[in-house]
Amino acid sequence: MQMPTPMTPLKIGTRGSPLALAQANETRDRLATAFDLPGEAFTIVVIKTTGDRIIDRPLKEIGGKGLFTREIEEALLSAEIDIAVHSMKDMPVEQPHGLTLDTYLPREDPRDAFIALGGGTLSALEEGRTVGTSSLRRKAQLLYRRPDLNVVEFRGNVQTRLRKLADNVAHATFLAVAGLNRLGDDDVPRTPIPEDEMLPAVAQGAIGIERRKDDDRVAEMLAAIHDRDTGLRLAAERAYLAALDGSCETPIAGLAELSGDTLRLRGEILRTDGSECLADEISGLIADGPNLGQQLAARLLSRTTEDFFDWK
Ligand SMILES: NCc1[nH]cc(CCC(=O)O)c1CC(=O)O
Repeated sequence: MQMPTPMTPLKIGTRGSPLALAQANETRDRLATAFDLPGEAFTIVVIKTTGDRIIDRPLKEIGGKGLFTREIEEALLSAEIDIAVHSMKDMPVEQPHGLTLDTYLPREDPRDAFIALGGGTLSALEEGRTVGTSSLRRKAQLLYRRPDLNVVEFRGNVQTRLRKLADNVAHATFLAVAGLNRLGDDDVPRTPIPEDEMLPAVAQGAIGIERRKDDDRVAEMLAAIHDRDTGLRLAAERAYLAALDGSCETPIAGLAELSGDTLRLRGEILRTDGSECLADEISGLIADGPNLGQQLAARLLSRTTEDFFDWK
């Protein structure tokens, strides 16, 4: 295998947000350790995506799949970069022709966290409070369980959100525990929410690495840092998502867990306004993960009425 050297560094593409950079650095460090390479054997290339450029409008208005990935995938295809590091939660289930996404780093805590300046928990949140989120899934889950809450649109990074809380725009907000952990934001007051109270997004907490399909050198390198368990869990979760034809911005939740040789997959689909939630789970052999994902999706879909996915 031909190793990257300080003369021909491996180019790692990423978005420029603090979380994206932390994920790219983790990938570089794992590769450097696996192959005993110096830091100079890698270059981190920051790429601005449409989603980064448009910051003043709700995500659902801009719409479209690949909002945070298109420009990065173009850079991969044109060989400006050699690998791209992504939050798997934001990745469409299919990749453009010529690219493949089958390397995963060990998954972080997949749960959502309740964030309020004074601490506290979601279940103890007083009636009628205002909470901020830009995620359709979290909004639907909140309104389903707590119709008394007032949900307002909340975008931006961790610091922006904390400032909004300080300015009393909302009493609480929600962020993935994984992101906070990876950022090392230990002083952000957060309480993890149990999965049965708020089931996470498919692939939440997992980092995936995309590459050109025909790049054998990179394929071999990535194989050394792939986490098998994360791959097996995501295979089930993403098959479930694919069968539901969803993306990050639809009210779909799903989480696979492994125990012995068994995989347990929980799933939930909701009406956008939180008026209905269909939930189910399935267990089976780990190797049948993708099949279990399809079965769970089919079961949930069979319970929907025609207007279930309509916007309200
Ligand atoms: N959609 C934005 C996004 N994509 C990945 C993460 C967090 C980390 C992860 O799930 O890996 C976040 C922010 C959040 O939901 O708090």
